Amino acid sequence: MELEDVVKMLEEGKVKMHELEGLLKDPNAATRARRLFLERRLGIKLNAIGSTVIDFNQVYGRNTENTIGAVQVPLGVAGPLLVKGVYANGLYYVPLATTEGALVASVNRGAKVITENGGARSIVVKDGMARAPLFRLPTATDAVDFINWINTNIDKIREVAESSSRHLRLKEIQPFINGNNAWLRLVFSTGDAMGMNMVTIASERVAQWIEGNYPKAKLITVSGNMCVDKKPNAVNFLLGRGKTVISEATVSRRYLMERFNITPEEVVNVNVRKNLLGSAYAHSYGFNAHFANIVAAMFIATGQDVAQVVESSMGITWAEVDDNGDLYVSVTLPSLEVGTVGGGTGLPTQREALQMLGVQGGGDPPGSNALKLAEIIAAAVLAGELNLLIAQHRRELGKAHERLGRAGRT
Ligand SMILES: CC(C)(COP(=O)([O-])OP(=O)([O-])OC[C@H]1O[C@@H](n2cnc3c(N)ncnc32)[C@H](O)[C@@H]1OP(=O)([O-])[O-])[C@@H](O)C(=O)NCCC(=O)NCCSC(=O)C[C@@](C)(O)CC(=O)[O-]
Ligand SMILES: NC(=O)C1=CN([C@@H]2O[C@H](COP(=O)(O)OP(=O)(O)OC[C@H]3O[C@@H](n4cnc5c(N)ncnc54)[C@H](OP(=O)(O)O)[C@@H]3O)[C@@H](O)[C@H]2O)C=CC1
Repeated sequence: MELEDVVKMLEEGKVKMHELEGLLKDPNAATRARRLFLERRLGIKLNAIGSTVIDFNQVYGRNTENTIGAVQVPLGVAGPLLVKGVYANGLYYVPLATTEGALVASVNRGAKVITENGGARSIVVKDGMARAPLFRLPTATDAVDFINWINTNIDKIREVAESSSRHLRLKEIQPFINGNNAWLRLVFSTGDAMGMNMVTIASERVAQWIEGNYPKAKLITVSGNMCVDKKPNAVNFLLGRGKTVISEATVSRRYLMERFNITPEEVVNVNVRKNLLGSAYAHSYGFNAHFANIVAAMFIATGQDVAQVVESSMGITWAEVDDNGDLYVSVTLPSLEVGTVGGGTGLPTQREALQMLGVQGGGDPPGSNALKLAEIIAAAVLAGELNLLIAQHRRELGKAHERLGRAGRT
């Protein structure tokens, strides 16, 4: 069938946009046909959207439906950034996809400061992706009995869950009760995958087994919002989700004075009053300056699920003067949800960005690439955070954005 004929069928309402792959047996042709249809319907050209290296055979049934092309985001690089982690060890060039002028420069300057002062020490302190099915019980007493029954059947539940994947392991079940509602926050390790598909599939199997063996419990939903996915929340902040990761560095007093004319005390002062007091006053989940900037830019670059920036960018920046009078600074990200296989990580530009960091695909042993990526992201967040504290004390923010980040000016 010719492209023109298909577009005509779309125009006449004889076929739906999402039926074109079935009709044409070619996702690239289906993408072109939908684009042509929209160009005519809207009276505009979509040449830029149509210009992409993506092969939609790789996308169809995996990443996106009703494809019409792709959106491109400029990619900058910061670094080299010295990371001394458990998995990441060496100098890294950090890919940042953003349209915010001055952001890459900011991380770049922070990377330089950290690297010239011995590097960022990163460590993942907890690792587990959570899904929390919600069950309705007749009464609160029944809900308590239900949790007790779950605890005595954990081995069987583990067996059911782990039968769904070679890489998934059930680590623990965190129960919550409210009235006659019971949540089972199932926490899994998911190898190098971020894990949301894996844990959802496993949780559905577990829920089905539970309903079959404990008739009083009725599943309301496989995702009862105590997971917590794509919403700002206290649960992930305290219990962790994905990777809980810390990155820290020491910057000498002498370096700060000579390079920036700023003391460690002045950096600490901005951090305490802005990131801690200001955030407490605002009741913010981000006791930091701009974790979201770096997390979002690296998520876009490396094919992560961008909606998870919501909880992945929660966290705290800590700074103090150490025993030698130098600056100690750290960032703690309790819920960094990242993977190097699955999701958007296999797309061509995202694969290359992961290759830049030496983490594309499955790690050896499985899980090690995702842990390494988490350590590098945390170190880049540290670079951005340290630099912005320095910049704000030095009153550079407006100036920098005037120079590097304004539209419509020549
Ligand atoms: C912009 C700078 C870095 C200039 O800082 P500077 O010290 O004037 O720059 P410089 O020309 O002297 O260069 C110093 C280093 O900065 C880097 N650098 C400098 N220029 C570039 C560039 N064009 N491209 C790449 N890297 C650059 C580079 O590392 C360079 O070292 P070198 O490599 O030359 O030895 C500084 O003023 C700065 O960091 N300002 C802060 C800007 C910033 O962080 N913006 C993004 C976050 S703002 C936001 O979105 C969130 C916010 C603020 O609302 C959150 C909140 O706090 O509420
Ligand atoms: N379903 C949902 O509710 C939600 C889904 N998502 C989406 O989920 C997707 C991510 O899901 P996710 O589960 O991470 O990935 P995928 O489902 O895309 O892929 C993971 C699969 O890769 C296989 N695999 C091969 N090598 C490895 C390895 N080294 N480590 C781990 N797994 C490996 C695993 O199969 P095996 O173990 O059998 O080898 C696993 O089933 C994203 O597209 C995201 O947008 C996001 C939020 C909610």
